[in-house]
Amino acid sequence: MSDEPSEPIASLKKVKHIILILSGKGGVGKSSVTTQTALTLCNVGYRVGVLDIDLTGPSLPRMFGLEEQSIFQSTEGWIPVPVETNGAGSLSVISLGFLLNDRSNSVVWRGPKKTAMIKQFMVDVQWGELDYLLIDTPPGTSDEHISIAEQLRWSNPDGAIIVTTPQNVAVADVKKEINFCRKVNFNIIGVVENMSGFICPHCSDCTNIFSSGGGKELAKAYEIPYLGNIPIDPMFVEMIENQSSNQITLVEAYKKLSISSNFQQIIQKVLDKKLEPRC
Ligand SMILES: Nc1ncnc2c1ncn2[C@@H]1O[C@H](COP(=O)(O)OP(=O)(O)OP(=O)(O)O)[C@@H](O)[C@H]1O
Ligand code: SF4
Repeated sequence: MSDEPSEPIASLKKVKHIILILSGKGGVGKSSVTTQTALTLCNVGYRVGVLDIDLTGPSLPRMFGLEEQSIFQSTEGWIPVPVETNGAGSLSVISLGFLLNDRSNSVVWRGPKKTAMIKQFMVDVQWGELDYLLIDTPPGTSDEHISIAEQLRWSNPDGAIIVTTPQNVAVADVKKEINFCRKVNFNIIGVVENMSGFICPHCSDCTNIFSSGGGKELAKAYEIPYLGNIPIDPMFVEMIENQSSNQITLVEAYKKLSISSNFQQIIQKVLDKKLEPRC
């Protein structure tokens, strides 16, 4: 029997928007962009779910300070792990990282096992009512991408945000990602250029340490929207690493960072598109 659904996925029927986060290359900050998208949407009051399908390198439990948490199994299915938001929207996360006994070990799975895991995430997770479901994917176009495209075929996702860095090599890889989206009929919501300059932790000045503008050029060449750029902010890394000692929630801590204003502008461009709700 085929693993592909032949109708919209039932567990997603109360999810208004589904956005995938893609990148052609590893380490360009896809999980950071997913995390910041979630925190920004949450800050505006939206109900956000985050699904991590980066099965060989699940980093979202660490990003959201949930490393010690596990998924709760109810009679209806898996309940996503909640993030404390202190009333600003809501946020919950599903990742293979929550299911591994030895969390420091990465999984080495063949395609069929990855496909089965992604299908289980699609069918078994009880997201409830969400405004946005963000799906963080592995770099490149791998088994996970093909599986999620098959699973979502009848579920009408809004599309993909593509993350790149200013360097040419990352830009070249992103072209493959754009071609993938076109092949599987994912709408491209836009490109985000991450690591675009460096914010000095002393004076908050932004210096261009690599050439910048690659993301914008790429967007122009491929006639896709450019959503904006995010500099490297060492305070972001510090916020992620020290969240257990923070007295405030991650949503509140993020709002204080200077890159959060870059991100608000990016999200505003996504919201301005007025993507048709799925339900
Ligand atoms: N704008 C930024 N400012 C500061 N640090 C950043 C920024 N973007 C990413 N980072 C840091 O760079 C590292 C890699 O980022 P991240 O894990 O998000 O990349 P990725 O593309 O998801 O990686 P992978 O290919 O492993 O999935 C992380 O330590 C993250 O905290
Ligand atoms: S950006 Fe400003 S504070 Fe930072 S290292 Fe340069 S001169 Fe010093």
